[in-house]
Amino acid sequence: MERVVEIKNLVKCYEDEPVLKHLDLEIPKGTIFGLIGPNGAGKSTLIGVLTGLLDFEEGDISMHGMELNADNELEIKKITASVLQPPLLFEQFSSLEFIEYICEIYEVEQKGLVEKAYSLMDYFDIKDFAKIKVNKLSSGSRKKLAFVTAVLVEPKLLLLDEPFESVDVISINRMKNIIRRLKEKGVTIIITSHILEVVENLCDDIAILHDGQIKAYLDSVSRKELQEDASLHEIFEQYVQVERKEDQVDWL
Ligand SMILES: Nc1ncnc2c1ncn2[C@@H]1O[C@H](COP(=O)(O)OP(=O)(O)OP(=O)(O)O)[C@@H](O)[C@H]1O
Repeated sequence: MERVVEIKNLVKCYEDEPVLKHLDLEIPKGTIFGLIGPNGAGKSTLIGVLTGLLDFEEGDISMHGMELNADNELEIKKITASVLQPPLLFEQFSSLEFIEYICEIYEVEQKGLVEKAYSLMDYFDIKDFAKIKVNKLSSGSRKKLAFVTAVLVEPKLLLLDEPFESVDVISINRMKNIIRRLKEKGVTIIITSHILEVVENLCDDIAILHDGQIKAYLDSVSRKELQEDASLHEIFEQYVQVERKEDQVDWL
């Protein structure tokens, strides 16, 4: 199967402290891939490295068949979109100006763009904020604006770091709907989330990141086998070796 992302031996440090520790990961093209792990595992760091916003110390990363390096970075960025946590927005722009600006950078076809933008903003109930400055938006609306923009640039790879955080249940369902439609069009989507029910029901393959390494890779076959006996919650707890700490709060 064709891989859209191939990571070998990735080491990423903050101030000499390794956060991603010789991480290996391959993500198949055209799938919805879920990256889960406890707080501080390194999920956002990995997404940051794949966006090209964070550098790394060691390892090889190939995206869309190109090595992620200074020569290919621009070409890779042109076909990769992201929603970061927190979303990266331009605060002084209105929502529509932000969309138009990002689409211009990605060289999106101008014809029909505003109509598409309004239709997606309407779908996510943020149309009324089209002319409102980004810095006035609630955290859920900011997330939805970032998502709408990422969809409009028509990427081949969509990186979504906690896309559902702060978003209401109606819009989460609509985001899931759009993500499934993008997959049908051949887009690969990488999602980090702490909402295991959503990951379980939306993603094809799931990887568990803990302590800077991929502890488990669950593809459709292994998921079927493992999940006959255990829920994703139980599998997660097993791989991240959750300590029982209930005794500590017995005083309460
Ligand atoms: N800019 C930074 N400087 C120093 N350390 C950082 C920086 N960003 C993240 N870290 C540390 O790197 C580790 C991984 O953080 P990261 O945000 O990637 O984890 P995460 O899995 O996304 O966590 P969460 O689920 O809480 O969002 C944490 O220990 C964090 O404190």
